[in-house]
Amino acid sequence: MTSQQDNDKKLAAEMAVSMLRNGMTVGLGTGSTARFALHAIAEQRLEIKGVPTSWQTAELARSLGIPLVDINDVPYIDITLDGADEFTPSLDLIKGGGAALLHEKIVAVRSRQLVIMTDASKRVAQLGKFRVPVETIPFAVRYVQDRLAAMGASSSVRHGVLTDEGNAVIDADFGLINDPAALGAQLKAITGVVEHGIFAGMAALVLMGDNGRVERFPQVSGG
Ligand SMILES: O=C[C@H](O)[C@H](O)[C@H](O)COP(=O)(O)O
Repeated sequence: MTSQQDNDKKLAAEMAVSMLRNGMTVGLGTGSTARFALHAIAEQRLEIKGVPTSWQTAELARSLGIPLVDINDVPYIDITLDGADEFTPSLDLIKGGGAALLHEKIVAVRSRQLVIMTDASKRVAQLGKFRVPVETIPFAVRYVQDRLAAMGASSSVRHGVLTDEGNAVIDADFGLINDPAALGAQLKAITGVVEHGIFAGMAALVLMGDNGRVERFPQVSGG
């Protein structure tokens, strides 16, 4: 990780935080980029209520004095700010490098707007360089790996990692993914799979820091 990369993540996070308004319920993502957003929220003393996507994020929010609310106590989330492991300019994502994919996806589907913050290393023309995290009930790990192999993917279990729900994470290599939504549906249909890290068509906006400036996706012509 270069300091330029960190700087770009911070810039993207600060631009995302500029979209927040007092009174909003805000989904708080997980990972190094989301951390910059939490710090910016605290520094600007924004009066928001946060819905954390992991215990790490909840801990950080508490330590920064950001009030939290239980996802089951709110009817919806106004906006969620989160990172990604890969994104395409058509806004498909792979997430879950930090094993937070399940709670991140639940927070995302509960949100009116999902805003992704990244640096330029996350941008790809087609998803698949980053292996797809597949959150799996521990009892089903061997079966799920066999199903993944039948789908043509090599895979490995992330050792020593359990998700916030006590599940295992299998990282699956499908090579370049032609149809992320279709692959996601296939994965979801495997018994024992709880969730996968493909977020197809869920993001409203990606803010990508790149050498000191922020690029927006979808790109607006003439803007
Ligand atoms: O499970 C982790 C999340 O999906 C993260 O948002 C993702 O891994 C990106 O993290 P970072 O901002 O540290 O690259």
